[in-house]
Amino acid sequence: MTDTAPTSADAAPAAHRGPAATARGHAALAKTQVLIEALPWLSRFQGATIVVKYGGNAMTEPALRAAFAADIVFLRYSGLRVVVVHGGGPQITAHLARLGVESTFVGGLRVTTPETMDVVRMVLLGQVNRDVVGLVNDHGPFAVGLSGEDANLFTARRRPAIVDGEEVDVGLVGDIVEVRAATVDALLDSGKVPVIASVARGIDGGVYNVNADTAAAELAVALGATKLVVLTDVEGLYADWPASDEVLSELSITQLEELLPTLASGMIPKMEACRRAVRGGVPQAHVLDGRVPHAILLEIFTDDGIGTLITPDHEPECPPTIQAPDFQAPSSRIGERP
Ligand SMILES: Nc1ncnc2c1ncn2[C@@H]1O[C@H](COP(=O)(O)OP(=O)(O)O)[C@@H](O)[C@H]1O
Ligand SMILES: CC(=O)N[C@@H](CCC(=O)OP(=O)(O)O)C(=O)O
Repeated sequence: MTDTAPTSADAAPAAHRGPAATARGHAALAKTQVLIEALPWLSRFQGATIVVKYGGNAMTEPALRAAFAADIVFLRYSGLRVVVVHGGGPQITAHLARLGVESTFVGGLRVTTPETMDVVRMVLLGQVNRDVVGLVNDHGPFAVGLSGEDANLFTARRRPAIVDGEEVDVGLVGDIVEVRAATVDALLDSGKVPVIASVARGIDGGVYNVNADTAAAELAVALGATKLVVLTDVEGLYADWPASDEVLSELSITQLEELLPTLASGMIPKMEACRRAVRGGVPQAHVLDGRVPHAILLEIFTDDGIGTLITPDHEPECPPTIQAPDFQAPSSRIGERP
C-alpha cells in the first residue's frame, strides 16, 4: 500500500461506497476491536512512569530488537514516561571470549576483575547502549543514552554474591546505594526516552559492574514508577526450573520471598530486583518473555496477561490495580513532541 493522504472518498461512510467498501469496512472492524481493547489501559497508564529492563538475551534477533524499539516508541506516543535500563551479559561474555577470557558467574553475578570491568564498560556503553539508542531513534529523536556514572545517577558499594547463605567475593560488582534521578526526570519531562547502562560510580570513586535487573529496580523505586517490566529469555518464572516449565503467572511479594532461596542462576538477581521494586513501592513488577515480538505491548495494552507478575500482598480490587502516581500530570509531560 502506498503512503498517500486520505481522500474525501476514503472519509465517506462505507454504505455510500458500494458492497466492496462495506466488506472492507467489516474486515477493519476487527482492528478497531484491538484499539478499543487498549482504551482502558491507555487511560490508566497516561502519564505513568514505566521502567523497562532490556536483558542481553532478549536482544539477539534483529527483528526482535526492531520490535522492541517500536514498542518503546509506541509507549512514548501513548503518553507514558518510558525509561529503558539495559543489560548485555551475553554481549560482554562474547567480547571477553574473543579476548580469550572465560566468564564466571556466582549467584547470577559476573566475577569482575579490573580488566573485566574495562570490557563491561566498553561493551555496555560503546556497543549495547549505542545500538539501543539507534534503534529507538529510527522512529524519531527520542532516546538519550546514559551511563549510571553520568551525573552520579547510580552510586554503588562493592557487594559479595551469596551462595548457600555464604558471602563470596565477586570483585568489582556493586549494589546501588544512591540514585540521583533528577537527570532522568528532566529527560522524561522533555519527552525523551532515557536509555541507561548499568555501570555505576563507586562510593570510593571507582567504577562498578551492577546487574542490570538490580539497576532497573532501584531506578523504578527512585522514580516512583508505576511498573517495572523485565524482559528476558524465558516465559517467566518457572515453578520448578529446570524440571518443569510451568510458569507462575502471579505471585504476591510474600510468596516470592518464600521462593527466593530456592532460585538459581540469572533468576536470583531478577527476582531480587522484582522484590526490591515492589517492597520499594512499585505496584507491579513483571517478568516477560523478550523472545515474543511486541511482548510489552501485549502485556500493557491487552487483556492477555503474560509472564510472571509480582504484586504487593494486598491489592485493591477496584478501582484498577495500577494507579499512575501522576495521572493528572501537566500536559508538558504527556504527548508533547520533543
Ligand atoms: N525458576 C526459573 N525460572 C525461569 N528461569 C530460570 C529459573 N531459574 C533459573 N533460570 C534461568 O535464568 C535465566 C534468565 O536469567 P539471565 O540469563 O540472567 O537473563 P537476562 O540476560 O535476560 O538478564 C533463564 O534463561 C534460565 O536459564
Ligand atoms: C554484576 C553483573 O553480573 N553484571 C552484568 C551486567 C549486564 C547485565 O546484567 O546483563 P543482562 O541483563 O543481559 O544479564 C554482567 O556483567 O553480565
